[in-house]
Amino acid sequence: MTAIGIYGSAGRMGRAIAGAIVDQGAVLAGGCEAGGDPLALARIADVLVDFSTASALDAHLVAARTAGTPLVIGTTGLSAAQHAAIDEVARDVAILQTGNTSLGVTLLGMLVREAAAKLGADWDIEVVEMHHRHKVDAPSGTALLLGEAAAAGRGAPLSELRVDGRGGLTGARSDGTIGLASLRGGSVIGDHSVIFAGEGERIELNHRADDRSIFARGAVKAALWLADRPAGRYRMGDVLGL
Ligand SMILES: NC(=O)C1=CN([C@@H]2O[C@H](COP(=O)(O)OP(=O)(O)OC[C@H]3O[C@@H](n4cnc5c(N)ncnc54)[C@H](OP(=O)(O)O)[C@@H]3O)[C@@H](O)[C@H]2O)C=CC1
Ligand SMILES: O=C(O)C1=N[C@H](C(=O)O)C[C@H](O)C1
Repeated sequence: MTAIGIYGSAGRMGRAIAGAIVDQGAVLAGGCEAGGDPLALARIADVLVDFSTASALDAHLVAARTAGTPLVIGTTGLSAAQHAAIDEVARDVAILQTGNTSLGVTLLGMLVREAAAKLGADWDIEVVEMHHRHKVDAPSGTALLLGEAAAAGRGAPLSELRVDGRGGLTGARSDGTIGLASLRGGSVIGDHSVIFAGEGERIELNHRADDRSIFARGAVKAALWLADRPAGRYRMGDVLGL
């Protein structure tokens, strides 16, 4: 049986993943929190999942590479430098990084890409997300994933098109941009909408998470899939065959 190690094991997602590991016929190799030994966990696990915090990721990448243990990264709020570090470590070990491990969001990303490509640049695109009051990063990893999908449909990187959280005298909307807006409150697990606004009509593609189990199941599925893959950087679409 595959032994899965969890970075961030005592958190909301860490606890949900521990339950999903048992449900999906794997075993828990162990967990690691702040102050723990990431390398010791990496050495005893067949595969690792990271749902901790962005500032912890660098040490987890080093541990995964040193031990040669594949790593699923679900933690969000990553910097450009951290994405570059993931590319670098993925030369030596299998890594899957995604802002959302659910089947629904993985499929939604594909639909958004196709809609953005088909509708053309005269349709304005806005991504809106809402999460619980404890979330520490914005926009959410999922909003970025969906924004990247929309940008890819338009044949450009998101970094060239994104406009974050408008305020004040913004002037009129610039053609071809992709807006990102974040709301925080209460216990919302994760709501995402991608709005395509044209002249006289509007399309909205939505995803609502009712329960963290959708992320936990996806994370374990990704871990089991990744455990014996060769080095490289993978996506949820690879796992789900989408
Ligand atoms: N990709 C996906 O599908 C999903 C991604 N996420 C992302 O997962 C991450 C965790 O979310 P959530 O579980 O809600 O957050 P929590 O704050 O509940 O859990 C994070 C856990 O990581 C711990 N932690 C902090 N520093 C370290 C460290 N150096 N090493 C190991 N563990 C550490 C925290 O401990 P302490 O509390 O003591 O700081 C906490 O127990 C977030 O980035 C979130 O956006 C969430 C849901 C789905
Ligand atoms: O922090 C969360 O809770 C979530 N984070 C992920 C994100 O940033 O998109 C995924 C999910 O929406 C829940």
